[in-house]
Formats: sequence, structure tokens, C-alpha cells
Amino acid sequence: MKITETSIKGLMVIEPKIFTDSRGYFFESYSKAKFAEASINIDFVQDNQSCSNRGTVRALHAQSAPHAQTKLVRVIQGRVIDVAVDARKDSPTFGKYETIELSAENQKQFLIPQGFLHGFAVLEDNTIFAYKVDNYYSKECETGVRWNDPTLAIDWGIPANEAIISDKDQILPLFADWVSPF
Ligand SMILES: Cc1cn([C@H]2C[C@H](O)[C@@H](COP(=O)(O)OP(=O)(O)O[C@H]3O[C@@H](C)C(=O)[C@@H](O)[C@H]3O)O2)c(=O)[nH]c1=O
Repeated sequence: MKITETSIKGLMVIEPKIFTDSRGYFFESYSKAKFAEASINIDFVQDNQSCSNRGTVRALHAQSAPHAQTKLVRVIQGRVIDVAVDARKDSPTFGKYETIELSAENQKQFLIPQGFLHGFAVLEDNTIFAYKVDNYYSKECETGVRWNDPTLAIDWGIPANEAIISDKDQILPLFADWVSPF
């Protein structure tokens, strides 16, 4: 397992060691011990899975305290552009973001600390997205920013006029009007 920090402190890319043979492949999709070797100690409590068609954008989401979440995200089937925006007010990279392509082919994972906005755009039909979180879902603590915010200007890798967005996500505030709870 290879763990690499991005240009944003605490935001990591995880590349599992994949064993391939005549039957197919095997890999450890998560190891508490291997994370601990890299001084990453997270108590994950919930696993989530969603399936989406091409053009779906689920973004940009977070939960505030006392339900802030670290997320370990990956793709089981298909392909996404995954985005993490640093929303930690005292961070030198506040408002900066990283994108990564996650796919069933590359089996990369993104480890997104508490204090980030997170979202993804789906590049293939029937994409299955899976993630672990270290705090339970709380509707009351949900917060977020509009996916197509002009200040953030995220390149989602899909034409904006083809984006499929939930009603809830369409009315999220713009980044400039949003008060980060982190
Ligand atoms: C996230 C979540 C949703 N739900 C319910 C609420 C709602 O009725 C239904 C769909 O929820 P949403 O529309 O919020 O699902 P979705 O837009 O997929 O939300 C997710 O987006 C990605 C980008 C994230 O980072 C996640 O943390 C989460 O916010 O599922 C749970 O019961 N538990 C959960 O943990």
C-alpha cells in the first residue's frame, strides 16, 4: 500500500497493492494496521455506497461538528473525478482543492480529512462509489457549497449542461457566501 500526501496537508492518495493472477485480482481495500504504520489513526464507523450514471455530480458536501467526517473514498465499478476542497479556515491552503480520477481500473483511494468539502462527478454509467466515514450521518449537520461555484471553478470533466444534480445540491450556497464551520 502506497500512501502519498497531496499538496494539501492531510489529504492523501492511497494506492493499494494489487495481486493479480489467472483468477483475477486481490487487494486489501483497507488496513487499520497499515494506516497506523503511516501514523494515520482513524476510527471508521460507517461504510457508504452509491451508484450513479454518467454526468451525475454529487457535491460539494461536508458535515459540521459534532458529526464532522473523515472520508476514505474509492470506486468499485466505473470512473469518477473526485474533488476535495480545503475548508479549514486556519489552513494556508484554505479554498484550494485537489482532484483525482478514481476508477475500478486504477483502484486509487482518496483520504479526505475532516474540514474538507467533498464531491465527485461520474464519468461512466453504473459507477459504484464506496467510502468509509469516521462519524455517523447527521442530516442536521449537513453543509455544502454549489458544485459549479465560479470562485472555485472546478473542472469536473463533464459538460456543465449535462450535469445531473440533486434538488438539494442545486440550492447550496456559493463559496463566497458560505461560512465554513471548520
Ligand atoms: C450521506 C447519507 C445519506 N443518507 C440518506 C439521506 C438521503 O435520503 C439519501 C441520499 O442522500 P444524499 O443526497 O445526501 O446523498 P449524496 O449526495 O450521495 O451524499 C454524499 O455525497 C458525497 C459527495 C459525500 O461526500 C457524502 O458524504 C455524502 O454527502 O440517503 C443516509 O441515510 N446516510 C448517509 O450517510
